[in-house]
Order: sequence, then C-alpha cells, then structure tokens
Amino acid sequence: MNAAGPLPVIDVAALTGSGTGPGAGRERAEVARRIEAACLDSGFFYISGHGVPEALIAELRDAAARFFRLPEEHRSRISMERGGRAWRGYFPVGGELTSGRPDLKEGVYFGAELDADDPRPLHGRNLFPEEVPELRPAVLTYMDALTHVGQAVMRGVALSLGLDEDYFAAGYTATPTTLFRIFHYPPPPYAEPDEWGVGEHTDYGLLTLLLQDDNPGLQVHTARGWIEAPPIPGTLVCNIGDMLDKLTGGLYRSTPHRVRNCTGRGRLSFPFFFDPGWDCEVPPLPSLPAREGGRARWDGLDLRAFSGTYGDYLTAKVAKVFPGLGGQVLPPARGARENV
Ligand SMILES: O=C(O)CCC(=O)C(=O)O
Ligand SMILES: [Fe+2]
Repeated sequence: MNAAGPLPVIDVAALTGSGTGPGAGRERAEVARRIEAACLDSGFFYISGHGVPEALIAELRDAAARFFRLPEEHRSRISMERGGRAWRGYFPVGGELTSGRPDLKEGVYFGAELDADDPRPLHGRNLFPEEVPELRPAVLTYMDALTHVGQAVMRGVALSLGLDEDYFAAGYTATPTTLFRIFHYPPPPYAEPDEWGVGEHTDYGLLTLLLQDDNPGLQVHTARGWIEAPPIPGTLVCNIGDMLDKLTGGLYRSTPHRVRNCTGRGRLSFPFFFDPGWDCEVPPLPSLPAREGGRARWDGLDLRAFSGTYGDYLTAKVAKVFPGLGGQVLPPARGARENV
C-alpha cells in the first residue's frame, strides 16, 4: 500500500467564495474539471480552500478529545438508546456493524437540531454531554460551516456534469439531509487480522467530508488496489456516496473504503454527510446518457434497482448497521427496502 496516497488535492476556494470577480467563471470551470477527473477515477479527493476556520476545527477537536477521555459511565449518559428513533448519541466499541460484524470504534451521532417530536425517523434532538458543554456549540457551528462546503462542492459537481451550478441547491439539496459523526478508534491490538475500525463500505448519500486528526488509518479501494488516504493538514477528504453514484448512473462511483488504526494512539475522525433531502427520489439525471451494466459493487447491490426516497434508503441502511435500533427507526414496510 502507498505511504503518501496519490489522491489529488483540489483547492475549492473558487467554489466556496462569492466568486463574482473577473475570471471567477473560468476558475470554477477549472475546479469542476479537476472534480470530474477525481470522480471518474477513484471518487475520493482532498479539498483545500474550504474556508472552515482553523479555530473552529481546533475547538471541535479539543471538545471531542475531552469527551472520549470521560469515563465510559459518563459517555453512556448520552447513549444512543436514549436518542431513540432520532438515532443520536453515543455508542460503545463494537456497537456498530458497518459490514456485518462489530467495528472497533466508538462514536457519537449528530444531525440537524430539530424538535424532539419530529415524526420522521433519524430526525429530532441531539444528545450533548453535560460534562463537556463546549461540544454543543462546536458541533452545531461546524455542521453549519460544512453544509456550506457541501453546497459549494456540489456546485462543482453540477458544473462537472454540464449542469447549471445551482442545479442541486435548487432541488436535491434545497433541504439537505445532514448527519455528523465523531469517531474514536482505540489503538490496536486487533484480535484478528480481519478486524477493522470500520469495515469495508460505501457511504449512503451524495458527499462525505471527512476531517481527520494526525493519525492515518483510512484506506480506499481504487481501481489500482487499496491505497491509504492519510491526513493532510488544512484539508478535508471528500468522497462520493451511493446517491451521487445512482444519480450519475454509475459514472461517478461511490468507492468502498475502510479504517484500521495501527498508530498505537487513539484516532479521532469527524465525517460529515451531505445528502439529498429526506423526501427526494433519486433517479438517474435526465441529462446523462443511460448506461448499461457496469462494475459489480462491493456488496452485490444494484443501486438502479432501488426506488424510493432517500429517507427510505437511509433508514434501511441504519437498521442494518444498528440491528438493535431497527424496530424503532423503521416505518411500516413500504416495499423499497429489499433492494438495500
Ligand atoms: O473514520 C474515517 O476515517 C472514515 C469513516 C467512514 O468511512 C464513515 O463514517 O463512513
Ligand atoms: Fe465511510
């Protein structure tokens, strides 16, 4: 496996800035061209120029580190069982089964801060730890900032597909589904060679924007084999999810990835998921030519066979990786779930 990782670093400042000066259109087109190349290749790239303040990132990292230093008994005060069908809160090491077996990670799940009685599964109130009061503002401000970054990168994706730059913001991401997680991967030893911090998987939505600490561990399955995606200061890792794969008829692939922390230290990571609106159906874009066949997916799933809303897709996925939560989050059967 490579040590440094050949994934490209794309400066997206032309997409995040107000960008009305002379040459702005040309700069955006150039960034879009680089996004297109990365999406056609591995579906993974780093972004710089994202505009998220360093001070906010430092606050988030410090607050998260403090939370994971709390005794387990205190972390469990915001345990996911208390979040119910909103799917929020803390889960311990082994609590999530990303690819069918327990991951060697613990974490906290957050989403948009909504009313506690929101009727939709995976929507509602976040659980924040009383012991680390600074976590709440850091998480909510960071999620806001990352929502802007997500919209900016999707402007580039739209341009790369020959669409109007606001194509997604005017539809699929007018009210995006946004989820945020903080993971702690304890140091090894791993008991068995096929144990993973996060097992091989693809992400569910449009884009994932991942902040890492200084510790490597993320691995990406490219056409050239598994490669590492080590942390690069000042950047976020961006990868495309199943819904962008589905929208583009498989032109932009959601690429499998996994995590193993071999550093001897705890690793913190902060994935933010920028996804279609809950009620959006996600058929292939009409402007793209229909594609036949294609590569077999890591999980044997044919994304084209899924019809239903993004909410249906996400709910079924969550019920799989958190079997204990399934009964709470799943609405009455709607027939779309078998294809997930
Ligand atoms: O922790 C990481 O580096 C990646 C996490 C991940 O792949 C995910 O949450 O979907
Ligand atoms: Fe992932």
